[in-house]
Amino acid sequence: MAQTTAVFINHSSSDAITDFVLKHGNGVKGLSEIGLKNLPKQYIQPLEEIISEAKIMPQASIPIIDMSELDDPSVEEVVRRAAEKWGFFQIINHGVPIEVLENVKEATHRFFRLPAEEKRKYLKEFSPSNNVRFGTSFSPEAEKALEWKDYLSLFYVSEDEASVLWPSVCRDQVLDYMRRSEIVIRRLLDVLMKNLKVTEIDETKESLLMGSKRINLNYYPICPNPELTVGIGRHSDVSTLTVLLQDDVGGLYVRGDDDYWIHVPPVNGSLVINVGDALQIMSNGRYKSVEHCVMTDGSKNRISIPIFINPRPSDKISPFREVLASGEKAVYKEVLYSDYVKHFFRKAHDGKKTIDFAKIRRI
Ligand SMILES: CC(C)(COP(=O)(O)OP(=O)(O)OC[C@H]1O[C@@H](n2cnc3c(N)ncnc32)[C@H](O)[C@@H]1OP(=O)(O)O)[C@@H](O)C(=O)NCCC(=O)NCCSC(=O)/C=C/c1ccc(O)cc1
Ligand SMILES: O=C(O)CCC(=O)C(=O)O
Ligand SMILES: [Fe+2]
Repeated sequence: MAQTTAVFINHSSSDAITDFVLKHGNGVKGLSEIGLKNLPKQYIQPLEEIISEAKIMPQASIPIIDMSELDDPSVEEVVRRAAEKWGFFQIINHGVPIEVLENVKEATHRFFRLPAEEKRKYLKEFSPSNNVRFGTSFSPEAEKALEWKDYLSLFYVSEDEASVLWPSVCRDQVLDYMRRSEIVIRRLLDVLMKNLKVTEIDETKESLLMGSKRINLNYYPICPNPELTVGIGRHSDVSTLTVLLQDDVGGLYVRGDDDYWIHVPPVNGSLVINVGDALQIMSNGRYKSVEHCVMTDGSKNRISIPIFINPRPSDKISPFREVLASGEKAVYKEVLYSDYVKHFFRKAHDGKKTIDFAKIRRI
C-alpha cells in the first residue's frame, strides 16, 4: 500500500500532492513517510530564503541566562539587554520541571502519530472550533512556495473549553506545560517592565502583556531536499513574548548583524524566549522582535512547541504612556490586536514587514 502511494505521489501532479497534504490531512509528515525521493516543486523556495553555511555566524550565539539567579540585579540587566539587543535568549533553571517538558514533547509525537483521518477532524473546514486548528505550511492560499511544516494550533480560552475541544492525546500535557511556565513568564515580564518605568502590572497591563495565549505543536518531518526549502520562512512573532521548547535536532536561526544568521543550538532542559511584535510596539521599539526562521533536516524529524503570550484580541495596543513620558516620540500608532494578528495570518511570511501595519509614517 505504502509502495503504491509512493509511486503515485512521486508521479503525481501538483494538485494531487496538494490534495494529499492539505485536504486529506496527511500533512508533509505523510509525504515524508511514503519515502518521497524529490521535493515537490511547490515546496521549492527562492534561493535567498535558504540559509547556507556562508550566511551563518558560527562564533555568535544568543545569551543563555540562568534564571535561578534572577534576583541578582546584574542578571536582571542581562535579561533586559538580551531583549534589547538580540530579541532572543535561552533560559535554564527556569523552574519548569524537566518531566513537564519531556511529557509535552512525547504528547506532541503522540498527536502527530494519529492517523490522518483523526488529525483531519481539526482542519479549518472540519474543526468544531476556530480555537483548535490542524494545518500545514503557514498560509497556503497566500504563499508562492509552501513550507515543510505541519502544526496543531490551540488558542487557550479556559481549562473547561480545552477539556472539551483539545485532542485528548495531548491535552493534559499541553495544559500542564502552559500552567507550569506561567511563573517564569510573569517574572520575565516584571523585569522587562521595570526597565520601561512600568512599576506595577495592573489589570489593564496584565491583559495587554499576557491576556491571551496560543500554543502551537510544530512538526518538521525529514525532508528529501533540505537545501531547497524551509520549515518556517523568515518572520517575527506577533506575540508579547514567545516561550519555545525545541527538541535536540536544531534548525532555528535568528537574524544577527547584516545578512548573517545565528543558530539557536538545542540546550537540554532550556527554553528559548523571544520578544514579539506586540512588545516591540508597546515598548516603542526598545525591545526587539527579531526575525527568525527554521531550516529542515534531511535525516531527522523535528518538533518544537512555542507558547505565544499575547494581548487579548480585543485589546488596543500602542506604546506605553510610561515610555513616552520623557518626551520620546511614538513610533507606532494604536492598533486593535486582532486586526494585527489577522493581517499577519492573511499573508505569507515576509520577514519583519508585519510591523509596518502599526508604524506611524512621518513625512
Ligand atoms: C485573529 C485570530 C487569530 C483568529 O480569530 P478568529 O475569530 O478565529 O478569526 P478567523 O477564523 O477569521 O481568522 C482570521 C484569519 O487568521 C487565520 N488563522 C486563524 N488562526 C490561525 C492559525 N492558528 N494559524 C494560521 N492561521 C490562522 C484564519 O485562517 C483567517 O484567515 P482567512 O481565512 O484568510 O481570513 C484571533 O484568535 C486573535 O486575534 N488571536 C490573538 C491571539 C493570537 O492568536 N495571537 C497570535 C500569536 S501567534 C504568533 O505570535 C506567531 C505565530 C506563528 C504561527 C505560525 C508560524 O509559522 C509562525 C508564527
Ligand atoms: O521551530 C522553531 O524552532 C521555531 C518556531 C517558530 O518560529 C514559530 O512557531 O513561530
Ligand atoms: Fe516564530
